[in-house]
Amino acid sequence: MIFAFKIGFLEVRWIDILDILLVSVLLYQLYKLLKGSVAVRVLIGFLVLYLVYLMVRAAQMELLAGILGQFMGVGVLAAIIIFSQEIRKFLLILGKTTFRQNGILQSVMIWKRKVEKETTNITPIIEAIKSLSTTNTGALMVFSKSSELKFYVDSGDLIDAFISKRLLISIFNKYSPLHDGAVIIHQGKVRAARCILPVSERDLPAQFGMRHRAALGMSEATDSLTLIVSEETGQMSLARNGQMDSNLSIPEIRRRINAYLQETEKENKVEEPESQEPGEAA
Ligand SMILES: Nc1ncnc2c1ncn2[C@@H]1O[C@H](COP(=O)(O)OP(=O)(O)OP(=O)(O)O)[C@@H](O)[C@H]1O
Repeated sequence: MIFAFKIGFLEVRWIDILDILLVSVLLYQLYKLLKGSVAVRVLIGFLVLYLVYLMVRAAQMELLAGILGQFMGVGVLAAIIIFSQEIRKFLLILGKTTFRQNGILQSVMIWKRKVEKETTNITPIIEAIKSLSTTNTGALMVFSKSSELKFYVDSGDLIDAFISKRLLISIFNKYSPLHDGAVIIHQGKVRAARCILPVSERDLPAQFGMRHRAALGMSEATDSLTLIVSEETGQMSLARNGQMDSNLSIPEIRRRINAYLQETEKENKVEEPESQEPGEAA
């Protein structure tokens, strides 16, 4: 057997290095797919538990290793059930990926060149919101600063166009075939329209219908900011971290979208006291 190097009593083979690299790539791709959804927290939970199990087994703690071992056995089955949708998408993506389409070599390399990030110009968004609000046109826009929300983008129609007032107004025009559902905005582009968002199960005041429920659900499930323009009243609301602030003015909407897109940990803490529960906002 050809050893690469030795650390104390540990003999590391080339095949071990390849093994670790492949697992890292697999985990990274899985993380990229789940990033922005609650499933990533479940995945991290599983990984932590698995690490503990490995350490307990290495330390030969028979009883705990036995219990955790049983749990891991069932855990794999549970993970398949919990992640059934994600696993399906992951396999679909793997199946669809070809050298020509996605540059598989590029995507599997950890040192892959970072794609230059587009910044979001919010002026056309604000102009569009103003117009949608004054004409009582219902709208749902999800802003995501960290994740492309692939899972939700895939539920709608891919657009991938630079933001413009005309584009947003056309999408939400009630005669447009794209007006139902949400638009997802990421890195200066409208990624998709007609996206289906997760719906919040919470008790909400009667005036909040499905659009508001979907915005709140999205804010519970992901680290995104969702804007709602009410079709009934033209009022504008923002949902973030499971909280909704209603009846906001245009300058306030501009400030909050800007703050979200440029957010740092510190700004996050300053924002918190301003949030209201949906009930309080009514
Ligand atoms: N899960 C969902 N994901 C994305 N969009 C949704 C979802 N559920 C409903 N919607 C959107 O919400 C619209 C229905 O809104 P509804 O009238 O029930 O909402 P509302 O909260 O009362 O808002 P409004 O004040 O605009 O009436 C649908 O036509 C659709 O565009």
